[in-house]
Amino acid sequence: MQISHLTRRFGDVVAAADVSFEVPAGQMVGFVGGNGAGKTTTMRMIMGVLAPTSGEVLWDGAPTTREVRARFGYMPEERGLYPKQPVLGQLVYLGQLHGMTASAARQRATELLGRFGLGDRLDAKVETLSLGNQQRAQIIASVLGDPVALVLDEPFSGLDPAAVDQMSELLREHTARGVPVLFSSHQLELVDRLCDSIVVLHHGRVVASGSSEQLRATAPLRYRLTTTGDTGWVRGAPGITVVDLDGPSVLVEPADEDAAQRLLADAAARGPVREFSLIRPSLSEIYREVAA
Ligand SMILES: Nc1ncnc2c1ncn2[C@@H]1O[C@H](COP(=O)(O)OP(=O)(O)OP(=O)(O)O)[C@@H](O)[C@H]1O
Repeated sequence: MQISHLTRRFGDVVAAADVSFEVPAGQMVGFVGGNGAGKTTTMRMIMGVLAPTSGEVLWDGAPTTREVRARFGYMPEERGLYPKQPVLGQLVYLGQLHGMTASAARQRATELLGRFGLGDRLDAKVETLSLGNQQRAQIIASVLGDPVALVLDEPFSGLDPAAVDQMSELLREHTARGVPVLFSSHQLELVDRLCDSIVVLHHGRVVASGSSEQLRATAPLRYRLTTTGDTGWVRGAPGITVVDLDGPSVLVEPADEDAAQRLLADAAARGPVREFSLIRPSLSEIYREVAA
C-alpha cells in the first residue's frame, strides 16, 4: 500500500501535509506522532472515510477504489461496535458486510472471541465489557473477513500486557500471510518492538521514517564514560561535546569514532575505566529529537 502525497486541510488547518510512505506487503508499520499530528486524518483518508484535499492511496500500483477499500480491515478512532448490542451478533453482521456467510462469520468470530478470553461473553452487550475487552472485540471486528490490509487507529490503547501480546500475535499472523498492517500508537516501546518500520508525523508532515535501526542511525553517536575520579577534564577533550557530566560519569557526543577512541585512551591513561559504552537512543528520544 502506497500513501502518496496525501494532504487534507480543514479551513486554515493543514491536518496532513504531503504525507507519503509505504506499507509494504507483510510488514507492520507504526504510525507515531503527538496529539493532533494528523494520524487519524491520514488513516481516514486511506479508508476513504475522509476525502483528501489532494494526493492518493495506491494499491497494487493503482488508485484505491471503494471495492478495494472494502477489503481493508479498519479500526476507527471512534470505534465501530455499538455499545448496546451483543458482541457476537455484531461481529457476525460485520463479517457478513465483508462478504462472509453468516455461519462462517459466526464460526470465526466465536473462535477469535474464545481465543482472546471472551468465550463466555458472546451474548454480552459491548458496553458491559471492560474497556480492554471492548478493545479486543474491536480488533477482532477489524480482522473478520480476511482483510487484504489492516489500518488500525490506536489498537493497543487500554490493553494490558497479556492482551498486547495476544493482539500482536494476531497481527503477526496477518503480516505472515503478506497483509500490510498500519497502526497508530503513542506506546513507542511497543512500536519499536513490533514494527518493521516507523513513520513519524509532526504537524501533519512526515518528519522521519524507516526501520528503528535506520532512525537510530540518524541520531548522534553518544558514549557514556565512567571512571573512578572526576571527569571534568573531558570538557577540554578534542572532538568531544559533553552532554551531561556528573562526577566520575560523563555522557558525551564525540565528533566521530576516532574522537571516541581517543577519549577512551586518555581516560585509561588517567586511571581505571569502569565503563565505556555506546548509548543507543530509545525511540522516544529519537521522536523528541525529530519533533523538536
Ligand atoms: N473534522 C475536523 N474538522 C476540523 N479539524 C479537524 C478535523 N479532524 C481533525 N482536525 C484537526 O486536524 C489535526 C490533526 O488531527 P488528527 O486527529 O488527525 O491527529 P492525531 O495525530 O490522530 O491525534 P491524536 O493522537 O490526538 O489522536 C488537528 O489539528 C485536528 O484538530
